[in-house]
Amino acid sequence: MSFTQELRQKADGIFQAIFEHPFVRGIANGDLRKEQLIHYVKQDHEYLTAYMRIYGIAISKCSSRDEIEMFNQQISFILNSEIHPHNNFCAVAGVSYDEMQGYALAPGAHHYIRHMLNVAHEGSLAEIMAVLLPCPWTYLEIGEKLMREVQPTEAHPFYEWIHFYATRTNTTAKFSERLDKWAEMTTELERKKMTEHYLLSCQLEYMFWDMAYNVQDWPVSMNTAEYAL
Ligand SMILES: Cc1ncc(C[n+]2csc(CCO)c2C)c(N)n1
Repeated sequence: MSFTQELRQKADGIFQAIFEHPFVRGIANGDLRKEQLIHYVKQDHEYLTAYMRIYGIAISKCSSRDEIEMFNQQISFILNSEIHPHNNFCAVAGVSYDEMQGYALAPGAHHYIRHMLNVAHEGSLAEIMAVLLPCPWTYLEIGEKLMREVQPTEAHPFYEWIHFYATRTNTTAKFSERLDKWAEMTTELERKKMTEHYLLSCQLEYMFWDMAYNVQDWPVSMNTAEYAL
C-alpha cells in the first residue's frame, strides 16, 4: 500500500463523519439555509486566500521548476475556477459573491488556517503537501459520493457544486503521486509528522463544515467587517 493510501485508511473514520455531516447532507438534499451558505462562502473565500499563500511558501521551498509549476497551476486554478462553486452557493442564497469577501475569520476557519501556516513555516515541502492534501481529497470524495447517490440533474440547486468537485480528480492524484515519492525517500520521523499533519487537516475539514452549518462565531460577537484584515 502506498503512503497516501495508508493516510487515507487512517483517516477513514473522519472521511465517513464528513460524508454524514449535516452540511454535506444539506448539499445532497438541497435544504441548506441562506445564512449557512453565506457563512460558508465568506469563510471559504478567506480560507482559499490563505491556501494560496501557503502555496507561495511551498514554492519558496521547491527544488525544481517542475515542482514550482505544479503549485503555480494550483494557484491559477483557485483564482480562476474555484469561484464557480462559490457562485453556485451565492446564487442559491440570493447574494452576490463580491459582497462575501473581506470578513474576519470565524474560529473554525481560523484554526484550520493557523494549522496550515504553522506547518508551512516550520515544516519541509513534504510536510506542507501532507497538510494541504485533505482539502482536495475530501472534496473530491464528497463530490463523487454525491454524484453517485444524488445523480443531480440541472434542476438540483447544487448541481454545479457537485459536478465541479466530482471531476477534480487531478489535484489529489498529482499531489499523492508526488507525496508518495517523497515519503519513500524520507525518515520515519518525517513520515510520522506528515501523518499527524494530514489527520489534523482532515479533522479541521470536518470542523469547517460544522462552523458553516452552525454559523459559528466567536463567544462575544463583534463587527467582523471592522476587524477584518
Ligand atoms: C475548507 C475547504 N476545503 C477544501 C476546499 C476545496 N479546495 C480548495 S482549494 C482546492 C484545490 C487545491 O489546489 C480544493 C479542491 C475548499 N474550497 N474549502
